[in-house]
Amino acid sequence: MHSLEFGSNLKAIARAGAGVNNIPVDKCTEQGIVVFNTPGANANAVKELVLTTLMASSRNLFAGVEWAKSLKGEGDQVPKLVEAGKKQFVGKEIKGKTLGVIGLGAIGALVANDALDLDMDVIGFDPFISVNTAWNLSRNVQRAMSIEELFANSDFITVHVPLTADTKGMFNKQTFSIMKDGVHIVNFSRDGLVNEEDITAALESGKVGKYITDFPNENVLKMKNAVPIPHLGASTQESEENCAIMAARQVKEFMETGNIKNSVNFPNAAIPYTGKKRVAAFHKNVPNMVGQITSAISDYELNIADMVNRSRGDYAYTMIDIENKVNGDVIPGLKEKISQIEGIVSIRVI
Ligand SMILES: NC(=O)c1ccc[n+]([C@@H]2O[C@H](COP(=O)([O-])OP(=O)(O)OC[C@H]3O[C@@H](n4cnc5c(N)ncnc54)[C@H](O)[C@@H]3O)[C@@H](O)[C@H]2O)c1
Ligand SMILES: O=C(O)CC[C@@H](O)C(=O)O
Repeated sequence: MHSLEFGSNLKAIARAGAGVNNIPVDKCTEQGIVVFNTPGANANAVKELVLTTLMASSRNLFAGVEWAKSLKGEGDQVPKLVEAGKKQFVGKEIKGKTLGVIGLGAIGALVANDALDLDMDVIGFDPFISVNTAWNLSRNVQRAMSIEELFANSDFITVHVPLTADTKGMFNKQTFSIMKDGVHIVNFSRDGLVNEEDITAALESGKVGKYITDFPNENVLKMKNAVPIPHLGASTQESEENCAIMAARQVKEFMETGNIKNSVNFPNAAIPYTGKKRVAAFHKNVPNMVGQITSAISDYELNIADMVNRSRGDYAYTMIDIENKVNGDVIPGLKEKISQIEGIVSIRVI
């Protein structure tokens, strides 16, 4: 959506998924457009494919299947050729190996917990872990004190962080040099986390044994020992349905009541909706905004029944329920008055 111009009536965008790097979030914030995602709704789907591909590639399954298919036409010789040729695909078991999980959010925590059940040792790194996820994480997941510690000790590394300015290119020449020889890297997060030129060289030299990625492009397809998956991480019926329902519910709730849940740019804020008129204002997070909005409301001799004010970084969101029955005629004037307050980005009266 980065190349789109947004109309002035656009109120919200919902991403039926986790990553929002395809949405110009900062531009939306400046224009008062709420961006939602659906945290966790596709996490199980991704977890299942991470573990599937981790095991399958450790056993050279993808290459083995391709090779087996190439024997088509060999007639009675196929079983013999299979027995003679299978040694080229001898793999490694994951049991007893160390899996490093970078990012212990919705997906990373599920992967970490289930990898323990597959008898792997699991080491995790997430300096911003949420309390909710921490509660869900098995205490047997070892905590790496630095990402370097995780890199140095993992036989397999799987990454589950958003693509941001901080995480872009986190897999590069320098970080590969810390890793064990032959490490397998699993990337179901975003292509930009990995420096392509550096991983091409690391695969070529054998420093990285396998690169499993959900984000193939022309370069990836040319890389030695890359396993390109066609962005299938979240592609299950269950996940698509979960995401769609969650996205639709969040937008509906916001449009009908102003309440916000799971926004990536607005603060979460909710008060029970009683059907009373509600002023919902998105504004700069500066002093006296609430005072000016309430003063505008009292200029219309309207009484306040309930209110909430939440901030997030440079912006804040205020919802105010009005006690009196509000005559529809006053709404345009009230909206105009509030929108003239310096620092107001968007205003609705619902
Ligand atoms: N391949 C797919 O189809 C697919 C599907 C869903 C999500 N994703 C990608 O996976 C990412 C993770 O999804 P999720 O649902 O687990 O998100 P999430 O928000 O639940 O978890 C992300 C975690 O990364 C952590 N984190 C952020 N920066 C970090 C850093 N520098 N080092 C370590 N940890 C860091 C956060 O604290 C958080 O716990 C998404 O942002 C998206 O890009 C891909
Ligand atoms: O839309 C999809 O199929 C994938 C979504 C996924 O990449 C996400 O970030 O949630």
